[in-house]
Amino acid sequence: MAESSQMLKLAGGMAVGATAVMVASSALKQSLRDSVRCDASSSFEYHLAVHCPEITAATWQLVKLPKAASVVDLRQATCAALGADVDFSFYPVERETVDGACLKLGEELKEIGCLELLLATLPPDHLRVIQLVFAREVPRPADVPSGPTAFPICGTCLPILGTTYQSKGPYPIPEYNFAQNVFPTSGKYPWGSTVRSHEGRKQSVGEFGAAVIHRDAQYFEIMTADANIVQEMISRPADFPKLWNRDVEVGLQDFTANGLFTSSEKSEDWKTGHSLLPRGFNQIKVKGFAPQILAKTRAFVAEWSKFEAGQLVEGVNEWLTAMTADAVVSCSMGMDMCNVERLGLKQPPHKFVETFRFGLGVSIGSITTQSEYGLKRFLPFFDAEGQLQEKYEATKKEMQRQVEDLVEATRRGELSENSIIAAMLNDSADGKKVRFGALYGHVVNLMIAGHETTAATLGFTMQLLAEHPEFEQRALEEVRQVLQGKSEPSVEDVPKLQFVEQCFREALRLYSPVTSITRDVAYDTLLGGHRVYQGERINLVTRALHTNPEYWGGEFGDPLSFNPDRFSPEAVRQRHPNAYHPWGFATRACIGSQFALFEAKTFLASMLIHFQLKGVPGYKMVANCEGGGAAPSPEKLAFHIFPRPGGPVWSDGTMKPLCVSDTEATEATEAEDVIQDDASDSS
Ligand code: HEM
Repeated sequence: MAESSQMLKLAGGMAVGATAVMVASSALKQSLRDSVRCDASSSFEYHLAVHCPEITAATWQLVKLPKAASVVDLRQATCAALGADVDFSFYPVERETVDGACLKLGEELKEIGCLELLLATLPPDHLRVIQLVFAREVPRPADVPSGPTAFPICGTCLPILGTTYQSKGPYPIPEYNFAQNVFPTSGKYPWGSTVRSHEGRKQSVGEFGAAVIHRDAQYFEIMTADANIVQEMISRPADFPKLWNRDVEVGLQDFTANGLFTSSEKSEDWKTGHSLLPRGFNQIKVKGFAPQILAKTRAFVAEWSKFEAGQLVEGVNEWLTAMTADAVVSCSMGMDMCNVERLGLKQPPHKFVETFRFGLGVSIGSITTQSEYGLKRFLPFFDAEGQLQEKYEATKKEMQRQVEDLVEATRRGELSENSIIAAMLNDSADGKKVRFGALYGHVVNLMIAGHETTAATLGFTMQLLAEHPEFEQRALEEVRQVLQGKSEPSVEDVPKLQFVEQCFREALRLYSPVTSITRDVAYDTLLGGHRVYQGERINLVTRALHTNPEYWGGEFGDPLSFNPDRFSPEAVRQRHPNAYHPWGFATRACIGSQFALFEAKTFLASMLIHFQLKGVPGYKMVANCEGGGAAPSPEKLAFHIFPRPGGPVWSDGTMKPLCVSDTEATEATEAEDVIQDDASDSS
């Protein structure tokens, strides 16, 4: 009997239990009739054509039953015919539609005897054939449970009050507060590990064309701390793409354009960029960047070696972002900006960084008329908004000009050929090249994604090690053992720094610079057994996932405590594979993770061996986006710096400049020359 039935897709792809509609062709019905006629002498009273849409391999089968049979007998005969031992509900196919193809299901069959009634209503040639389909009774899936409800005000609930408070609390970062309020590390989550939360305002949802967006999508986000939800999103990428379609994202694109990080995966620019750029950051390529990374680390150590022993070094974040910006631009764009050296000389950063920071600041809203003009903004005839906008437009143009200069210099062979810009100019994937107009977006995106993130995590790691001397000592011992008397790691040494990496990963767990990783619902469907609606946003709160007691408690104690042993290979093996996602996941995962790890380990090893950093007494580390940065970093980070006893720069308690070898001395002089040149350019 040929299979010609099919479950119609309902409600955006879900077949919903008893409301199933069967499509059965007239050929099928004819063959059922024929088979019954052939069997006319049978002593059986009922000939039932059965089919289970849930068993995809099952075709229509004929089941014969005596008149005295019960539903239990029917079930057994059906299981035997379909070769499946499952509990079914039975629905007689009740009637055809006008075109004769669609058959609707009748009331669920509770006893065989009620078939008599059905037989009586059927035309004579159907007398001995009853078609049955089975559908399991699936309870209608519920929506994702709501998080904490709104504060009741005079018997009403005002969503605006009822929702933003979930993100309020002791931390300056809303996601940290959300994690603490909704996914507390002590005990069971009061509303479950995935909740629907009101955003506090309407967010228009783009990119779905004429489709009808569920009203919830504009007001609610699904917040999760559940590794199984992440697992499901990874396994169904087409259902949960990353779209860049909210007001604030579209606003940001005004400056960042369609770069890899800030674009929708439906865009052609993302697709081409995605097939080309990650190649430039794979493990092998990253090793090729080792000389540049080491040069920037060396410059940093050299600058810090100029401090007096015990001196308080303030503005550590600024130092770290200078170093990481230099490293990522040097490796991906072939230009050394010498920001570390500039900082040492107390000079402003390279103009590329200044332009970038201002443009990004305005587009993410951290630079405003208030921060720019203070009280002056209230002066009559002083058009603060207009002034800021004008400055921003000029900055955008300047940024575009600088990127164009970099591209042209690369084209002329004046900058490194081993750069991402060179790869974007020369390489193609599936015959496609990066569109010329998209180069700008990719370059700016590498800056956004590639320097503050690493700098912030380095700052957290350094402070956490200063607070935990036992782990600092273990990291130092490892570095000494791996380096074997050298003062900086070679490219072969870096992978051996296992414990140093564990320290960095642990800091990244507690203080992920990307505080939420989002995906969008492509159409109404189920996630984790709950209904989610087209256009709705799923928001993985990294802080909450990374401190979920289900994955991070146990032998390591409080999930909020710093313990790099959580990342021993043994501990990692035993943990849920999706309990840790600081780099994002699936196709939208970070392309620079290997780069960041290599850079972080090189830097931390060099710092550990040269210096002992002591935290400022009474300092309480707080993550904040101070200075308008996009990634949370440790607020007002400062250290008292000492030469590491027994380390390479130790000399009677006073630090000596590190420029000891000829190469280093030459590099330092070259850097000063570059800074001088730039200074005369801009004057
Ligand atoms: C500690 C350092 C870093 C962290 C924690 C980090 C984290 C992340 C995360 C979570 C995402 C995914 C965001 C999302 O799904 O919405 C991402 C994407 C990305 N990262 Fe990183 N990142 C780091 C360093 C870097 C570096 C050094 C580079 C470049 C050299 C880089 C380049 C990118 C790019 C281009 C994307 C976008 C990928 C895409 O969407 O196709 N990141 N990063």
